[in-house]
Amino acid sequence: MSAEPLIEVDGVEKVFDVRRKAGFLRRERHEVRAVDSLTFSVPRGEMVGYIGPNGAGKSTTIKMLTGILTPSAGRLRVAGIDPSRERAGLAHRIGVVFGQRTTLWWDLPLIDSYRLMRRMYRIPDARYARNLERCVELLDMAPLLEVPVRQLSLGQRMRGDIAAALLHDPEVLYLDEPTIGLDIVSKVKVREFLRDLNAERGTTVLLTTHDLTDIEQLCRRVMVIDHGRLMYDGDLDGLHELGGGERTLVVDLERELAPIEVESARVVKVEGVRQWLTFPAAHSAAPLVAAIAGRYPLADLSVREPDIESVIARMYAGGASLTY
Ligand SMILES: Nc1ncnc2c1ncn2[C@@H]1O[C@H](COP(=O)(O)OP(=O)(O)OP(=O)(O)O)[C@@H](O)[C@H]1O
Repeated sequence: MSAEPLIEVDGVEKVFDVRRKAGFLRRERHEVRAVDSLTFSVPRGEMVGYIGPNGAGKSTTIKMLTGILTPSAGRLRVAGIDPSRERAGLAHRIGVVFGQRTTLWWDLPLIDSYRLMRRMYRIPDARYARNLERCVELLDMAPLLEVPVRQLSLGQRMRGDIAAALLHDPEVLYLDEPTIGLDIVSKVKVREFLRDLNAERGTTVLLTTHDLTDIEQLCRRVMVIDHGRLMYDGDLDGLHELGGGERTLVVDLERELAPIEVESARVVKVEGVRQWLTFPAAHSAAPLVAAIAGRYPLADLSVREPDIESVIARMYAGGASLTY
């Protein structure tokens, strides 16, 4: 993977001027700092998760990266292009999927939307045919092409939207909640497709989602934004540590015994021969297991990771600091 940054965000801010009712006739102006001192870069070929609570600034960031919004301050580049200055030029290099909205023509059969896009983006015939064939095959869309978009299920429509975003071979794909509302089978299909797209074609992906399984299954790197500021940029393991999570060691003893007493872990539950001990997520389980095995009749054990949802919830609540 090359280290060339495809997305560069340097000290970017977005301030909205909002007027609020402050009396019978009076309106008060105030500023909403939706994005604040945001700095990150994404190398070509990376698939990065971009997460944060509601109103954190995720959509505002994506809108600046597509050129829909102009930053109030700072510098943005996508494939070397300043998005708000060369929005039309950039459109040929990026693909965007908004899970909550469709870019497809509601009353037309799916294939007609694709034909219109081929014209809009001036996609050469061979490239269009190749990309369409690939999406139709990998996303199981053959039976859907003649169906009007309004008759498609949410999962079918989402697959249709993903294909639409890829017909012109974009270098970067922004995905905003691509699995929202989908059943588990559709989610698995969409995730598999995105993983292959990234691995085989090297498409750079910025993924915004509230479904943390998307992140766990697709992204090695995750960025967390809150109140417009980057709170974390790193791998998932680091996020677990930052969240101050605990792991759980589940121990089966050969017979029922009093709660195990061992340093650096504490028993939180006992059920028959089974005992649950929690210990800091950042610590290795090996010395703990050795200490228990040396003093107790151990029959079996397993280690459970904290689920990422609780890690993130703890992080949001604690206002963790920025790390790189
Ligand atoms: N056009 C606008 N005018 C005024 N305020 C806005 C505008 N767009 C966004 N905001 C405000 O900026 C902040 C960030 O919003 P944004 O939509 O980027 O958050 P988000 O992380 O995408 O949230 P969600 O997960 O709910 O979609 C919020 O306080 C929002 O109310």
